Amino acid sequence: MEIIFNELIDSYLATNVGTVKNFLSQALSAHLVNNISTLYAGDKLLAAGTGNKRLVNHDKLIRSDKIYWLDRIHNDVHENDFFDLMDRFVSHLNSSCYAGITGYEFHYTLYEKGSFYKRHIDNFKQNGTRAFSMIIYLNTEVDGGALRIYQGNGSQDISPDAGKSVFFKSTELEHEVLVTQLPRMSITGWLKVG
Ligand SMILES: O=C(O)CCC(=O)C(=O)O
Ligand SMILES: [Fe+2]
Repeated sequence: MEIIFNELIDSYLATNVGTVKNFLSQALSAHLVNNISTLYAGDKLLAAGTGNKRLVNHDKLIRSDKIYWLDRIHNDVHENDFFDLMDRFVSHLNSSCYAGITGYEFHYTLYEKGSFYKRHIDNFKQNGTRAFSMIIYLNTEVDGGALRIYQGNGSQDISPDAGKSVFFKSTELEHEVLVTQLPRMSITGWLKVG
């Protein structure tokens, strides 16, 4: 696993946008898809907000994804496998890069067909503790729904394929999710400082 962690960190250091395939095994990815499907069927997924938690704004013109926060308290074996993996990644990041990460938060995300998230930044420097954004994709079939990341005068599109992880600084890079033509599933989260 450390080889995959290093691949993600090295590509982040080289280009400001880390990506790696196979961050999640196919098996874990499939279990997490199953969890999202169960949550969706049980009407547990909530419209995502924008802004900070005090001022949640359900603006469908900005984003139309649905979310559910992961928590060890759920005692779900696959969710806990995911957290175990993230614990290993965070301790690797802290020991190899002195990143000083002290916590994290992750939610399941479902973009139904036709959904998107307009160009935004995840955290403004003045407030908030989100240091790094991390998205792990779960779709075995993809149609649209690329993550477009803006840097300098250009942009790059990342296809949200199962098992792939993307990692970038939350305070620096503007990005958007293009309209997806198929349900698009992922785990989205932030590594936090302070
Ligand atoms: O799912 C993605 O590719 C990006 C999601 C995102 O930008 C966010 O939730 O802040
Ligand atoms: Fe974002």
